[in-house]
Amino acid sequence: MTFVQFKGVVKKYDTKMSVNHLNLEIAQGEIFGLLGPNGAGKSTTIHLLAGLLAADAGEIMLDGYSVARNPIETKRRIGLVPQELAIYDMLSARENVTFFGQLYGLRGRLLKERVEEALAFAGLLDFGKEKPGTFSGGMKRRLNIACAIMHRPKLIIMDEPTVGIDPQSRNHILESVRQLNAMGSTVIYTSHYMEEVEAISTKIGIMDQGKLVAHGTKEELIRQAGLEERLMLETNRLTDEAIGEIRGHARVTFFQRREDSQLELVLQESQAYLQDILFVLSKHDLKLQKLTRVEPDLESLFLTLTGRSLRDRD
Ligand SMILES: Nc1ncnc2c1ncn2[C@@H]1O[C@H](COP(=O)(O)OP(=O)(O)OP(=O)(O)O)[C@@H](O)[C@H]1O
Repeated sequence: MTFVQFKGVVKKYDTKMSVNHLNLEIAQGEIFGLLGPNGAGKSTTIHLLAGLLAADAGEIMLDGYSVARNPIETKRRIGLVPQELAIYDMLSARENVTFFGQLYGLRGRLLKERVEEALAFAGLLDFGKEKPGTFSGGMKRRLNIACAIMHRPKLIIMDEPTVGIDPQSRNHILESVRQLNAMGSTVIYTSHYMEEVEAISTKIGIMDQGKLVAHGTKEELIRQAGLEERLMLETNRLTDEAIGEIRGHARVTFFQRREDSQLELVLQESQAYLQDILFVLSKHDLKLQKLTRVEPDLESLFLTLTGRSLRDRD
């Protein structure tokens, strides 16, 4: 079932299109990773969905409601974990979560239960009385998450939740995303870290310059782009004759000399034809020192789709 739908959505700042006729569908129950370099339009997209910005054109639907026409219904369904921390330093961790619960209309015993549940979920139960000013960056972010999820929203949106935090908190946050999803929430997660998106997403959307340039599971995306496994061969040395023979092999569709004694190849049906390459090496008295298979990843996909690296501006 389609849970989130963007139909021809446009958002401009002056003349610049931050979101450029975006069409996107997300099914209920997904962990949807929205991946793209800095400035691709990810934050603008999720701010539009959360109703924090108004679109210049197009329509956004959430759970059958229009974000523009039914803002109360749509906002109730969303827990937004923004990129900038939205917590109050003068309140304790517990008071912060309570405050957000009150904003969502929770009262009395239910409010108390949900506050404790959210603190426990964020691994902050022992720090409930403390003010976030003393917290590490990772703890502050976990508190931010506790505040956003305490009303058990159907849709949780996290904007770059792991930027600049320690590995332990990072793992905690990634594990929280999985748990929240297992408990029934659909999750939209923006990041420019492809490893993270690969690791936790059930579906991935790749954004560039305000547009969705690809959409699917990791495997679908890699297949669509026609990306293939590469072989890295490291030898003790190389000769021009050997290079000529390898490059000229009928099944070698990509060839690059990496360093003096390193070759990168795409070899079709490599199981059957690798022996030909090894034979060329031994014929020229060259020794193979290392052979690595490199699986295609989202980084190579992004490069293929846009001609640029995801990490250009990291
Ligand atoms: N308030 C604003 N005023 C003017 N331009 C803006 C504003 N907010 C965003 N933009 C521009 O819109 C484009 C998309 O920005 P956005 O923040 O959505 O990208 P992003 O993919 O989330 O990147 P980041 O990870 O850096 O936040 C960028 O070129 C940005 O400079």
